[in-house]
Amino acid sequence: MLYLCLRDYCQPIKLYLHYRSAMIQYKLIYFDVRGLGEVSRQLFHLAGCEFEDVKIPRNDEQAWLELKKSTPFGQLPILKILDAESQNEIEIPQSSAIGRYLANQFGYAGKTPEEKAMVDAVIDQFKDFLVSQKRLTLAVRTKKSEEEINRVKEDIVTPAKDTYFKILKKLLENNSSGFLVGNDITWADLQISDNLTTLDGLGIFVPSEEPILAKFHEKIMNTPSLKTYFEQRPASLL
Ligand SMILES: N[C@@H](CCC(=O)N[C@@H](CS)C(=O)NCC(=O)O)C(=O)O
Repeated sequence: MLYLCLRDYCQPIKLYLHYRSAMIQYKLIYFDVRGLGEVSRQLFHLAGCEFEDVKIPRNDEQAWLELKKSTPFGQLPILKILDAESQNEIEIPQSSAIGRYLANQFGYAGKTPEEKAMVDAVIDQFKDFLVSQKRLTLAVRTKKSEEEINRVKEDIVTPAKDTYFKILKKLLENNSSGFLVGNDITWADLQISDNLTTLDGLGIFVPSEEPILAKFHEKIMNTPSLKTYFEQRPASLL
């Protein structure tokens, strides 16, 4: 009886949800690099949700300065969410707020409050590491001498990396699923895997020296709903 009732209600609910999701239009605006916009792009692909992927050319300073004036916090990424029915539009700034919002919408934020807290903790750990990584990417981007780049690596990035990698390896060793938190992929896996791609390019993550992290990275890069996206996206060091 209960089944019959649920069955009668499920179809209209499904149709309504489908109709509502078609009414919601997403636009992600970031620069033409992976950087702080990439996890959100991956979340859309993982969920199979359409979105407009607006990429501002990094070298078009004029275009950016023009846009900057109208952004909520003066930086990118931002996510615009338009309800086509009511014409109501909201804008979310800050990469982690966007990632967390999309992960919650699509079911990749962790299954329980405790998992969600651990997923957030991994994201915070990544953000802590990013402070030191930024000094290296700045040195690379501003074409500092090889000597200067190596000094930044040795003095700042390597000690931070040692702590960060130790934490990640411990999480992976204690979780038989192969993911960082829980039994399924979360946006923390996407964020860390993407960061490993960057660190590989910068010579900080050497897969042959870090088998646990290399296996994890490989697993995420082979996620069926993301594989084609990874193969087709433009190459970008950062
Ligand atoms: N905490 C912010 C940082 C955003 C940020 O640093 N954005 C940079 C690009 S990665 C930016 O907009 N730079 C241009 C500017 O500041 O004018 C976030 O996570 O979204």
